[in-house]
Amino acid sequence: MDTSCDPRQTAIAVLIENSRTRRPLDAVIEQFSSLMDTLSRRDRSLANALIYGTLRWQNYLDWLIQPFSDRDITTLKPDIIYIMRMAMFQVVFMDRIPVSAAVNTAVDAAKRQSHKGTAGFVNAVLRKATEQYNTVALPDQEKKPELYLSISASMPITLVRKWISRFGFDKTDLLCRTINEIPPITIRTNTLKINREELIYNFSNDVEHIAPTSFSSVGISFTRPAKAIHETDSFKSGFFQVQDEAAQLVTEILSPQPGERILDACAGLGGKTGHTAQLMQNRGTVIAADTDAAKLERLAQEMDRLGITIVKTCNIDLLKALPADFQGELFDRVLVDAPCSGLGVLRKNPDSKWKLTKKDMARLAIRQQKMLLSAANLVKPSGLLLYAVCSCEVRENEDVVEWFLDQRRDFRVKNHFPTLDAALKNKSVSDRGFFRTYPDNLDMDGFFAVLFENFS
Ligand SMILES: C[S@@+](CC[C@H](N)C(=O)[O-])C[C@H]1O[C@@H](n2cnc3c(N)ncnc32)[C@H](O)[C@@H]1O
Repeated sequence: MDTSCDPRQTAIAVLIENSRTRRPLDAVIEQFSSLMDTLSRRDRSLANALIYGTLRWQNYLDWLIQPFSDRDITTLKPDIIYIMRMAMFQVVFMDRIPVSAAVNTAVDAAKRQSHKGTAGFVNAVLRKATEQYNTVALPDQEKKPELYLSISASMPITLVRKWISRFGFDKTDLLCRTINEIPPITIRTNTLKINREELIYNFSNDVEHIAPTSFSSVGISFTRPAKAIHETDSFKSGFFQVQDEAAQLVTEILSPQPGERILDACAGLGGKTGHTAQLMQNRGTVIAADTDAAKLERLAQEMDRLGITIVKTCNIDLLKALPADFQGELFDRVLVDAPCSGLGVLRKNPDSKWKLTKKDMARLAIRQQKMLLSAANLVKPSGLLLYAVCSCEVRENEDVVEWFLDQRRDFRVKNHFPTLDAALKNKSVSDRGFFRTYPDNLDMDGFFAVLFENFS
């Protein structure tokens, strides 16, 4: 598809590719980064708004389109259904876009993707749907509360069902609606180079709604940056990393100390690695490990940008025999920021809710248990092990913890959070010492973390 310099065509191309792959949305957008970079700032933000909005509101959009189609629209080819959803999203949610522009772009895209007949079908359905969608009633909230929320808040019904039985209708309603809001951008000040006040001052003319985060002492949030943040001087100078407040709090709970030997066992691109080294004042050793060698290469460049010198990368698979240098000295603290469903970060990755299957959840939970067990072997006597996931699902939280405690009787939960603000502790730490955040009550990502102590 020729998408050159057209934000709508670019958005459609991303949505179509996203529907074909199980990779997360941010990876798909990165695949299209050279195309995105050809767009003006305004067009790039339009393309992003279309991609994220269409994926956030997918169920609701389908509900509005379906009455005007004689075919079950979910059986259409993914490229056609995404073309239609995106047109509908523009009409329902973006008042600056004329209906004719939204429909014409969709029909043109359908012509390019498919044959003439399909474009005719898209044209006929969208013309009626965009004119009459206001007449489509939502499911009855009293009689069918699960279906009502699944449509009105655009969530898979299986998730809504699970959350209503766990939290009740009102919290589920609020949670779903918060998840559909566009989150602010949150960054973490690199205190090795600058303090938070100075960094806020650096940004203040180029962003909107800038404020220090409520609970992390080094976080800053803002909206609508004047340019892509990786193009700012502050970014190039290594003054911050982009990181949600909840993720910042996880490293604060680990509380790494200067001079220690720390393992970040699932380091990824190094969000928590950078924070760990920062809290250690760049003194001691951090081993940043991951199965993905390409991520570790980027992590090493990221540490250079931040001026961090104590991080060594190591390409390992926690589920296999570890290399010889892991057999020697054990670690003071080990962080397992395990791969998970990502259901706590749906504000940023709305596609995950549509991609995740029951089988995935079961597979992930087993992997999390095994990774935690393997990491426990690397913790010194009296050392600490932190398990974290960006998901608040019991299957990936309590169930993993209970299983682990049963396997390793020499570990116990350390229910002690000296680094956390008292008000936050009240809202986020359970009696058993489980830390959990939700977007609806704290305006941050959903995260779960437990600190274990090796008392052997
Ligand atoms: C949630 S992400 C980590 C995010 C990172 N800690 C951060 O703060 O930016 C989980 C990471 O675990 C890695 N991973 C998956 N399976 C692994 C395994 N068996 N051993 C080590 N790392 C693994 C993935 O490549 C991924 O980068």
